[in-house]
Amino acid sequence: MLPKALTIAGSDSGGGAGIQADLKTFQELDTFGMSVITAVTAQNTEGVQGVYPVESEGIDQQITSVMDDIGADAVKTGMLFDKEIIGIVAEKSRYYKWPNLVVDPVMVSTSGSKLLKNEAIDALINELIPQAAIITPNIPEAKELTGLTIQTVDDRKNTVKEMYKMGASAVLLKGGHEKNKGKVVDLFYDGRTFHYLSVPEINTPHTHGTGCTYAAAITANLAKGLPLPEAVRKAKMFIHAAIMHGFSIGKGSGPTNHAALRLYPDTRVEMEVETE
Ligand SMILES: Nc1ncnc2c1ncn2[C@@H]1O[C@H](COP(=O)(O)OP(=O)(O)O)[C@@H](O)[C@H]1O
Ligand SMILES: Cc1ncc(COP(=O)(O)OP(=O)(O)O)c(N)n1
Repeated sequence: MLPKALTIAGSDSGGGAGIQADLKTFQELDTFGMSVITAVTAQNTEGVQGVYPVESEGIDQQITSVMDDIGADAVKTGMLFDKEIIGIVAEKSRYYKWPNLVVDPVMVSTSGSKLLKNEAIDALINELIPQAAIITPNIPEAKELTGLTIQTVDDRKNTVKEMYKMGASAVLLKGGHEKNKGKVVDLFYDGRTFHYLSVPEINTPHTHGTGCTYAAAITANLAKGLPLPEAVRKAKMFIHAAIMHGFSIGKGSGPTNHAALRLYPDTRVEMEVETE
C-alpha cells in the first residue's frame, strides 16, 4: 500500500503552485495524494487574478471525509487565507493528532498577491505552528513571524531559534529570497543542530511554486517514514532538480518541473550540507 499524504491548501488554476504542485509532488514521490481545498485562486504564470475562499463548513467537511475514512501518514498546510480557516485546521490537527504536520506559512505569492490576511498571523503562531513537525518559512515570512531583521548568518540563526520557540519540532528557513555569491542556503534547525543546505543558484525566472513543491516533498518523505533531517535533505534534492528543469509556459514565471528526477535521472545536484 502507498503511504498517504494530505495537502490542505489553495488551488492554483495555472498548475504550478498550491494543491496542484502538492499532488504532482506526492505522485512523483510514490505517495497517495489527497486534498482539502481552502480557497480557489484564479492564477497563472503572470500572477493571481482572483481569490475565492471556500466556506468554513466545506473545509471542515473535506477534512472529516478524508480522515474518517482514509487517514493520512503526513499532512501539509499551504495557503490558509484567514484565521477562521486556521482555527478549523488547528482543531482538526488536535483531534486527529497528526504526527507529521508540515506547515508552510504561505503569506504572499512571489507575484505579490496576499494569500493570508494580516490579522491571521497570530492564529498561525498560536494555534497551528505549535502542532507542527516542521515549519518552512521563506525569508519574508520569517520576518513577519518574528519581527526580526535577517541580513547576516547570525540573524538567520537567531530567527530560526525564535521560530523554534513557537513550538514546532523543527524549522526550515528557505534562502531563495536572499541569494549570496551564487549560492542559495537553506537553514534547518531541530532545537539542537543547525544544518546548512547550500546549492549553486540557478539562473532562471521559472520558480513558480518552489515553496509548495519543497514542502510537499518533505511531507511525502515523512509519510514514507523517513526521519526529519533525511526527509528535508531528499526534498531539497527534489526541488533543486525541479528548478534546474523548470520550464517556460505562459508569459510569466513558469513552474518547476515536478517530474525532473524521473525524466532526467542523471541530474546531478551539487549540494553541500554543513552542521554546527
Ligand atoms: N534561483 C534558485 N536557485 C536555486 N535554488 C533556489 C532558487 N530559488 C529558490 N531556490 C530554492 O527553492 C526553495 C524555495 O525557496 P524560496 O524562494 O526561499 O521559498 P518560496 O518559494 O516559498 O518563496 C528553497 O530551497 C530555495 O533554496
Ligand atoms: C494557491 C497558492 N498557494 C501557494 C502559493 C505560493 O507558492 P510558492 O511556492 O510559495 O511561491 P510562488 O509560486 O508564489 O513563487 C501560490 N502562488 N498559490
